[in-house]
Amino acid sequence: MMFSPQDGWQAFAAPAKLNLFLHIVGRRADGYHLLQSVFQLIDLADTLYLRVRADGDVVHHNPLPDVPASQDLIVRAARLLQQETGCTAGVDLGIEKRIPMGGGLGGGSSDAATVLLALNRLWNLQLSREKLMQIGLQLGADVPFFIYGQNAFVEGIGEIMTPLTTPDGFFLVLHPQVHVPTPAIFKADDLVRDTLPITAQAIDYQQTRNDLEAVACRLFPALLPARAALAQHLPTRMTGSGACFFAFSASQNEIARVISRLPNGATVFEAKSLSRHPLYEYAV
Ligand SMILES: C[C@@](CO)(OP(=O)(O)O)[C@H](O)COP(=O)(O)OP(=O)(O)OC[C@H]1O[C@@H](n2ccc(N)nc2=O)[C@H](O)[C@@H]1O
Ligand SMILES: Nc1ncnc2c1ncn2[C@@H]1O[C@H](COP(=O)(O)OP(=O)(O)O)[C@@H](O)[C@H]1O
Repeated sequence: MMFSPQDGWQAFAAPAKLNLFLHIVGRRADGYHLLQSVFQLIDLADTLYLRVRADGDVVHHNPLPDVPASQDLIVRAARLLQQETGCTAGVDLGIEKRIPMGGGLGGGSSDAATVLLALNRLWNLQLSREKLMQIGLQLGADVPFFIYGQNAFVEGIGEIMTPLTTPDGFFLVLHPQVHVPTPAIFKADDLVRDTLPITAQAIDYQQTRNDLEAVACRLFPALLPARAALAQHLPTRMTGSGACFFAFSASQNEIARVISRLPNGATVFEAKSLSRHPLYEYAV
């Protein structure tokens, strides 16, 4: 093990999210889209390794192949937290990546949120959840949700939360190995931007959808066979701006059965719903 406790490393989970639905209800003056979505935490997770340094440096020990250390959200999260608090301690960082990148699963945002939550404790900053969420929003629209730490009806660009109980169960997540760039989806002329707002108290999931899905499938038709393979077995939806699709079942056996029937070579994950972020208690 590269980051062992004997060497002073501590491990922290960074869970993925699914957007059970995602409606675009408007646009801000700066062009960012206003959304309404239910964000669901799942137990598919990256592992972050942290070790406090006295010299103030932030050092990434195993940068991802396609993300330079200085751009990695975990490094940016640690540096931003130093700036915001004047903290003079530093940190060694390592990562074991399991959440597919650019999949609409919020992996990078969750990694950043876990670093903020863990350092709040390791650097003894005593920051409130609200303050950590404000800092997190500077790193990405999905970061505040992970710091909020419970399943939620999310509005604005991702900063307004209403807690929500969602059914416990199992998700099949299918990664179609197609790269879907988020900006292209939000720029598309045919994106529906005027879905009628709903309220957290009256969600009928049958009446919801992911407004980004039709655009993603039109721009990247290679998504369609993956979607169809899963939709043959269970109701299927895209998460975030793609590329992953997911299906839900209360029965783990049913998810296992569907996985066994998907075409060979498909990249699939089975995940369980989480009701709380594993680091929920780390904000004050
Ligand atoms: C749509 C969601 C739902 O979770 O997708 P995923 O990233 O998880 O797939 C997020 O809100 C994605 O937010 P975020 O992760 O910050 O998006 P980025 O990749 O930084 O955004 C790329 C570009 O998309 C556009 N964009 C993004 C978010 C938003 N609410 N409105 C936008 O118009 C902006 O032009 C932005 O410059
Ligand atoms: N720690 C990180 N993990 C994943 N992606 C990161 C990380 N830091 C920066 N990124 C960048 O953020 C992009 C989006 O990542 P990710 O959060 O995995 O997807 P999504 O926003 O679709 O849920 C990646 O393509 C990568 O360039």
